[in-house]
Amino acid sequence: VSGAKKAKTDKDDNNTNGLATCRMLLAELEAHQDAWPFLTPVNHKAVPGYRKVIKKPMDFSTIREKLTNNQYLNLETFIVDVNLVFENCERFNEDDSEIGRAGHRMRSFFDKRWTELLK
Ligand SMILES: Cn1cc(C(=O)NCCCNC(=O)c2ccc(F)cc2)ccc1=O
Repeated sequence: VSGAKKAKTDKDDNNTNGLATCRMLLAELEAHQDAWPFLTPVNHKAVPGYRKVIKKPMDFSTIREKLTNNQYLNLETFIVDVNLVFENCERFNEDDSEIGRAGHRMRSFFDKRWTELLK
């Protein structure tokens, strides 16, 4: 029957909601040589002021956990969390610092990759 809505299932479109793209992008972020500051949550006991300044901490291992627990609705909600990692980094670190520079390099890598994948 024309117009009958086919139920969307994973087998039809294996990238339903872009989650396969999220998995691919996260794997590339985790493997990047400049990922080291972002692989684990910032230890606020070891980093003075972090807990006060950064209201919504985020890191790649937390994103990995959320992806595994199916907490991302789609690519957009995933990109919001990845960008939060970079926004926190820019807020807390001088641009001209090891971690600040790593954050800028990771952000431009991510921007390039997801725009390539979405084309
Ligand atoms: C994003 N951010 C990170 C830090 C920070 O000090 N982060 C810990 C760095 C130490 N962690 C490592 O060196 C490491 C971790 C995992 C790994 F597989 C290899 C190395 C401080 C401020 C900030 O804004």
